[in-house]
Amino acid sequence: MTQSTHPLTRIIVALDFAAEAEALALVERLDPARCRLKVGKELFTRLGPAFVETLQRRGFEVFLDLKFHDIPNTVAAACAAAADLGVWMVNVHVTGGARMIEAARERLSRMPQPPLLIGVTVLTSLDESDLAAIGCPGSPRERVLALARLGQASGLDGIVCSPLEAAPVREALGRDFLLVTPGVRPAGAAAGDQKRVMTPPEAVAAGADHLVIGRPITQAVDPLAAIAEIERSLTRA
Ligand SMILES: O=c1ccn([C@@H]2O[C@H](COP(=O)(O)O)[C@@H](O)[C@H]2O)c(=O)[nH]1
Repeated sequence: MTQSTHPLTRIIVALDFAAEAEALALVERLDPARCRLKVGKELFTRLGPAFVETLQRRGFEVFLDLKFHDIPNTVAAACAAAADLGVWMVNVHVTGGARMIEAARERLSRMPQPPLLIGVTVLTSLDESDLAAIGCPGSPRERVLALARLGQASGLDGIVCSPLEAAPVREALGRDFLLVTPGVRPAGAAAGDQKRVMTPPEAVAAGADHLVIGRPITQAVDPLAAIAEIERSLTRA
C-alpha cells in the first residue's frame, strides 16, 4: 500500500447524527472528491446498511466504524458482511487479539473487493488514569505502540490512534501502515470527551494519513466553512 493521500482528501467526516435527515442535510453539501464519510454506531443502529448504500450511491467512500470486538468467527463474519456492503474501510478492536484479527484478515482475503481493515488501539477519550482504572497500567503511547505491533503482525492495514501517537508508531512500523486519527481539533475547538488531541496540521505533521473529524464540523454553525478552514490549515502546513 502506498501513502499518497492528498492533504485535501485526508478528512473523514464522522456522521454522528440522531436522524437520517440531519445527516443527509450535511452530506448533500459535501463533495466526495474532498472527503470520506464515517458511519458509526449511532447512525448504523438507527438506519442500518441502507444508509451506507445511500452514501455510496452519492459517490462517497464509507468508513464503517463499528469497532468489531468478539470471538474470531463472529468478527470474521461481520467483516465479510461489511465487505459485501462495499465499504472502503472497516475496523475491529485490536484488543480482540491476534486470532480474531487473523480470522478477519483471512476471511477478507477471500472477498473480491475487501475493505481496508484497521484496528482501534486505545480510544482517544482515554488518558493514562483511565487506562489504569481499567487495569492497564502505562502510558497510552506505550500501549498504542504494543497494540500497533500486534495488529501489524496479525494482518491489519493500519490502526486507529490519537495523533499524539502517530509519530512513534510511524517510526516503529513504517510508511505503509495506515494511521487513522480521531481526536482532531482545530485550534480553539472544544475537546468535548476527547482527551488525546492535536490540530489537523499537527496530526498530519506527526504522520496521520486520515483525520476523523466529527463535532468540529457537524456542530459548526457553518459546517462547510469549518471544512474549508480545516483544508486551508492543511494546505498551509
Ligand atoms: O479512539 C477513537 C475511535 C473512534 N472515534 C470516533 O471518531 C469520531 C470523533 O468524533 P469527534 O466529534 O470529532 O470527537 C466519533 O465518531 C468517535 O466514535 C474516536 O473519537 N476515538
